[in-house]
Amino acid sequence: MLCPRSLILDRVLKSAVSFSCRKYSVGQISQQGKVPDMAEVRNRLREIVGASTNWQDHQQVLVERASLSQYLARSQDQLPPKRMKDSMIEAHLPLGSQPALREKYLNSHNSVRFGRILEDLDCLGVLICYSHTWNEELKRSPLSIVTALVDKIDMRQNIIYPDCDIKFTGHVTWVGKTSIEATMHMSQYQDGAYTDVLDATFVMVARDPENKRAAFVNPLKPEGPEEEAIFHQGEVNKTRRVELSTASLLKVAPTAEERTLIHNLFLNTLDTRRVSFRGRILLPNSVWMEDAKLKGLEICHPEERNIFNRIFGGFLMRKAYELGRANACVFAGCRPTVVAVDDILFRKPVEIGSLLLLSSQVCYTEGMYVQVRVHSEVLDPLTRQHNTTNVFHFTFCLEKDVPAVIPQSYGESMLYLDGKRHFDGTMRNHC
Ligand SMILES: CCCCCC(=O)SCCNC(=O)CCNC(=O)[C@H](O)C(C)(C)COP(=O)(O)OP(=O)(O)OC[C@H]1O[C@@H](n2cnc3c(N)ncnc32)[C@H](O)[C@@H]1OP(=O)(O)O
Repeated sequence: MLCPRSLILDRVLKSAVSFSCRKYSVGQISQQGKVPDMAEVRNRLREIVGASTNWQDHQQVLVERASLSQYLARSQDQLPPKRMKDSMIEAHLPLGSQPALREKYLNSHNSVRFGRILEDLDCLGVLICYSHTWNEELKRSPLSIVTALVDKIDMRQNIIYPDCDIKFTGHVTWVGKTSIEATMHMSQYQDGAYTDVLDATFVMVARDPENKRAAFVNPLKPEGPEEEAIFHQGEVNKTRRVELSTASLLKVAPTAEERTLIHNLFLNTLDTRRVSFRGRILLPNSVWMEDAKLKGLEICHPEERNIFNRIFGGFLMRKAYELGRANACVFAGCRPTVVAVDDILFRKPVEIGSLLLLSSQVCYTEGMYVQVRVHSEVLDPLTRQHNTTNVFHFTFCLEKDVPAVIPQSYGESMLYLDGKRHFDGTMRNHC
């Protein structure tokens, strides 16, 4: 069932589609009269920033881009306000009409690799932000727009067919001083009509051409009550994100109710034959959190670079998703389907050549659902220093009830509670 915001968004996006068909030129982002496919979206992004097509040239391109700093606005007031329509985009992934594309998107269950969809959403989200900030007088954008956060992705349909065309639509829904919220919608052509598949909300941040400091973006001017409501929801999202971050278990103690829950889990697993706080036994149909982990290593080759010569955020999401899904599958012994993705935070860019350590943990389960957290960090092989770059949260639904996952240490208990908070938030959204 669509939530009220999705309904409003759906209506605006539908009007966006008719807008894009009527006059398909979004700030010269797309060719007149033609709906781009995902390959064209990527090419257009490269053109907008003048990205190198050859890794050997990337230093030269960096120097060229640095000279664009002169075109940055000194304040947001210098930039003309833009309408939601200015960033509205429709793009196609023609899996049905171009069979050659399917191989890249296919998984072994004859469904679509969701990690590939995450990559496409990331590219489209960035293109939407470039459409919003487009200055017709410049050949290249002086802004480096990076993904800061995936606020949420809600699945409306669990199966994505590998042989039916996919349509993405989206536009800017909220703007701060240097950050932009882009909301996207994906649907798939089945039985003569497009059916909703997912809604996604990303937050992008504009940086200077060298990606060193924040840069101002055009204000957004909502038109009419529907757009006002969408913009207001963007404000609400921002406030919620700040509140969530303030209440993070890394900063403050759990609530009284959460403490009771953890203590009950502890009491339930105490070995009553021993008068000891250390004697723990596992209840039937339960797994220690320690045994619900799966890890991986990625070597970050230039092939995975983005238009700013750092590792592409979509690639990081795909790798984290695939590891998290594999972990849910091993844990439950059956096939998981993704229900929601939320609160993916891109804390630091990942440099080309990095050793990226990915660590996934089943941190909470309920009925047929599994909540997985994937933590990624860069390891400097020379200093052996670890730096967290991302944290990902995925909710999966399994084909049967799954075992309970039980924390032993205090740190694991906090992971458990954090997982429960994410799971509860996801379920609230789906009701
Ligand atoms: C192919 C094309 C795709 C390319 C896309 C990519 O691959 S990008 C690659 C993946 N992503 C990355 O590598 C990004 C890694 N992360 C970073 O570099 C940094 O964390 C960051 C630039 C996002 C944010 O850095 P800082 O926190 O220092 O930024 P700063 O404090 O100046 O804030 C800048 C703006 O970002 C907002 N901001 C910062 N963190 C935020 C968060 N978690 N959620 C929401 N908004 C956030 C602030 O409110 C502010 O907006 P206001 O000014 O409006 O209040």
